[in-house]
Amino acid sequence: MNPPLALAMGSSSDWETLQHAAVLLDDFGVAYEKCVVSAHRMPDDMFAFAEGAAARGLKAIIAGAGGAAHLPGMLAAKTVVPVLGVPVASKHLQGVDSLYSIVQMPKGIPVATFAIGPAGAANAALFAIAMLANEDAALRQKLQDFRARQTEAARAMTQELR
Ligand SMILES: Nc1c(C(=O)O)ncn1[C@@H]1O[C@H](COP(=O)(O)O)[C@@H](O)[C@H]1O
Repeated sequence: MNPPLALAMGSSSDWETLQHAAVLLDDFGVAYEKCVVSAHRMPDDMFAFAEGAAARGLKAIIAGAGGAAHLPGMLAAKTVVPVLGVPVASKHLQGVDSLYSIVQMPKGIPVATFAIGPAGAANAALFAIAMLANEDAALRQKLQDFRARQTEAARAMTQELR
C-alpha cells in the first residue's frame, strides 16, 4: 500500500526541521514518503511529484521550505491533495519570509500554514494524523492517548516547581 502522506522539502537543509514531523509520524505508525523537490531549482520534478500525488493515494502533503518559499503554494497549484505548509527558519529573516510566502496565498489555492520551525513541523504532522484519523478509529484512539499523555505531563509540571 502506498503511504498516505508525503514530506516534501525545498532542500536537504530543511530536513532538520521536517524531521520533527517524521518523528511523530513514526511514533504514530503512519507511513510517509519523503523527498527534496524544489519549485525553483527543479520545477519539472516538482510538477511531476504534485501531478502524481492523488493517483499515488496521498491524503496530504506536508511541505517545508525557507526564504522565498514557493514550494507549498506551487504544489497546491498542481494538486487538490491538501498541502500543509511549514515555514522553515531562514538565515537572514528568521523564517518570517518563509511564513509570509506560505500563509499569504491569494484566494483560490489554499495552503494550510503552520508555525515557523520544528514546532510547526510537529503540528503539521499532528494535523495530518487528525485528518487520517477521521477514517481510522485506531489512529484516532492513538491521537487521544497522545493528548492524554500530554495533559498528564503538563499537570506534572506543577510538581516540578516544588
Ligand atoms: N524555498 C525553497 C524552494 C522552493 O520554494 O521551491 N526551494 C528551495 N528553497 C529553500 O531554500 C533554502 C536554502 O536552501 P539551501 O540550504 O539548499 O541553500 C531552504 O530552506 C529551501 O527550502
